[in-house]
Amino acid sequence: MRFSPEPPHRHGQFDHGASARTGVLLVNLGTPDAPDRKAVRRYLAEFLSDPRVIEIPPILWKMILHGVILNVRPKDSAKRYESIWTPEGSPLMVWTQRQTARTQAWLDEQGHHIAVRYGMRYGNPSIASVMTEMRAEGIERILVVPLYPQYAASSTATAIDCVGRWLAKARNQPEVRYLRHFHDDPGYIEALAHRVESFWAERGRAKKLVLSFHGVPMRSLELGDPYHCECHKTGRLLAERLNLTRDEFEVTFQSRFGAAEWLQPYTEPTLKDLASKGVDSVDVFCPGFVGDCLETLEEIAEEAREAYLHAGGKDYRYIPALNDTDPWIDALGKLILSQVQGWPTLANDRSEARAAERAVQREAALHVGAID
Ligand SMILES: C=CC1=C(C)c2cc3[nH]c(cc4nc(cc5[nH]c(cc1n2)c(C)c5CCC(=O)O)C(CCC(=O)O)=C4C)c(C)c3C=C
Ligand SMILES: [Fe+2]
Ligand SMILES: [Fe+2]
Repeated sequence: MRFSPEPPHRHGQFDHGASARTGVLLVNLGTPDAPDRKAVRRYLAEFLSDPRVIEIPPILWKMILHGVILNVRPKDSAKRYESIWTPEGSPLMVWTQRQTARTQAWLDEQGHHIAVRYGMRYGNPSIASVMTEMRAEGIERILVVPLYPQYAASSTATAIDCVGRWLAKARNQPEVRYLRHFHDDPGYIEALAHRVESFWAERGRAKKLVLSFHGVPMRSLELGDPYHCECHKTGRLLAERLNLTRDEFEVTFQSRFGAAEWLQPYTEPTLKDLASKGVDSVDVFCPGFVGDCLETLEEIAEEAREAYLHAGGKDYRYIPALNDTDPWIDALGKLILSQVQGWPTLANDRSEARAAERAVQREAALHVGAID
């Protein structure tokens, strides 16, 4: 069938009027189902087959991916995942689930009827499966929130593409909005500052604050991806909020993949350089990751620490990501409310909605047999 089957028709449930429900779909990258070679291979095969992530001629890349990378990388990556896996699962999954539950509770407390769900771009639960479930629950207005503060084609755009592909198959499309980025949102910057300040209040301050963002290929900047500028803007706003002078912080880029040049300066060489110049204590924070994951817990909190200490540094402190801290949940809740404006979500909107629903049902009773 060309279009996906629709949920069973009920008069009034899908009238796109005031009775339709509103939902938020938080989207994250996704993570393997288990920290083993097989699951990591399956995850990497999906991730690295995405043309938004690897922009080289597809036939050439398919040969490299299936001939080399998927034979070598899954084993190494599985070891790295194993070192950060928790009894509840992959940290990226655990934090996304907690953020979803806490955002739901925050919106409920404010009296808004908004269903909060999460989906993953790669792996499970897929964006498509969650969109289908949301429709089946009668959710007809969906705000999509990629959990990436800074817009990048390889993270944000690919998530939106995926929503678009689901929509292209739907007969009765829900109303969809999406949040493009929130790199300079005051609530997000405040949540970051709060995280750094509470760490400093407990542990004191190092000589330098290194703000490490996930990298992307340099070519994407040259081709017009705004990611680089958005990372720098986040860094500047956070530093201003913390009253730091220009020499008290650095913005760096981590997680380089492949041989091409990525955004510079790279995190690990910068840390080694700082150590060799006598900057013997550093605080390292990753503002671009709203939840801790492989790239923060293993690459930054472990690997980069070793490199820094090996190069002569003395005190290396990793500041955890926003995770489910109160100021971040507050910021996320407010971002959601600002984006759903005009959609009925309050209790009195709902009673109006219920009245509208009853009217539709009365109307439906008049033409029973015409549709059902
Ligand atoms: C901040 C958002 C991210 C951007 C932009 C991004 C670009 C990007 N990533 C790769 C390759 C890999 N990234 C991997 C892990 C990973 N990446 C992000 C976020 C962004 N990536 C996160 C949150 C994670 C962690 C996932 C987890 O399970 O915890 C990996 C997988 C691990 C590994 O084998 O190293 C790869 C590969 C590219 C090529 C790219 C831009 C072109
Ligand atoms: Fe990545
Ligand atoms: Fe820039």
